[in-house]
Amino acid sequence: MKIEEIIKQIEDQKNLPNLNFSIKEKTEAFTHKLFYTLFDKQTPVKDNLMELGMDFEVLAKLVCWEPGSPCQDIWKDYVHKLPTILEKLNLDALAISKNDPAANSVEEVYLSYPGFFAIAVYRLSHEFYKFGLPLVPRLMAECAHSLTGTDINPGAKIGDSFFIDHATGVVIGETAVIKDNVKIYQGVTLGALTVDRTLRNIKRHPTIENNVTIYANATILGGETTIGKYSIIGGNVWLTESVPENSMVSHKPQINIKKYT
Ligand SMILES: CC(=O)OC[C@H](N)C(=O)O
Repeated sequence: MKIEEIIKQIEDQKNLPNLNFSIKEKTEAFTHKLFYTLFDKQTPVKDNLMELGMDFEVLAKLVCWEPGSPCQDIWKDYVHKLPTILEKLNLDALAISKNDPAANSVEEVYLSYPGFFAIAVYRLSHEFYKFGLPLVPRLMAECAHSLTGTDINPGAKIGDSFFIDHATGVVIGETAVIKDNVKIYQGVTLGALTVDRTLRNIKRHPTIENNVTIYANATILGGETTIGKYSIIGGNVWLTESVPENSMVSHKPQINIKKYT
C-alpha cells in the first residue's frame, strides 16, 4: 500500500469532528492553575482568576458543541462558588491532619497528600458538573485519577471533612453519597452492583452516613446499600447490603501458617 493510501485510510476513520485532544491538555493545565490559585501563597489570586476566566472561555468553546449546552456564562457563576469550595477543602485538610498520626503539619497535607489533591479536584469538578458543563468535570477527575490513583466521579455527593488516606486504588461512583466526617483508606470501592447502560440516571452506588470509617480494600456495592452512621467497615470486606448505625463489619480470612521444615 502506498503512503498516500495509508494516510487516506487513517484520515477517513478520524470522523469525530469535535474529538480534540487539546481539550484534555487544556483541562489539566486549568485544573493545576485552579489548585495553585486556591492554595499556593505565592500565586496572585486576582491575576490568576483573570487568566482562568480566559482559559475557561477557550475550553468552553471546545466542549460546548451540543446545541443548547450551557457554557460561556458558567465561569462567572462558578467564581462565586470558589470561596465556599475553599472553605470545604480547608476542612478536608484539617480532617486529614487531625486524623492521621503520620501527618506532621497541615502544610504537609496540602503539599503531599494524594487524597487531599483528589478531594480538591473532586470538589472543583463537582461544581462544574452541577452547572452541566460537558466533558471538563470528567477530564478534571481523570487528571486527579492519573496522578493519585483515586477515581472520584464528579457526580458523587460528598459532605464535609472527608479523609482519604494513601488514596491509591480508591473508586467512588457517580451516584455515591458520602455524608460528613467519613474516613476511607486505599483500595476502597463504592461501586455499582450491576453495570448496565439501562441503569444510567438511577442511583447505583452506596450511601455512607456520617462518621463512618472504611478500611483498606473494602468493596461496598449497590445504590440501595447504606452504611449507618458511626459504623466501621473492616479491610477487605465485600458488602452488598445495608448495615445499621454503629455496626462493626469485618472480613474473616482463612490464613494457614505452618513450618515447612
Ligand atoms: C464505580 C462503578 O461502579 O463503575 C461502574 C459503572 N461505570 C457505573 O458507573 O455504574
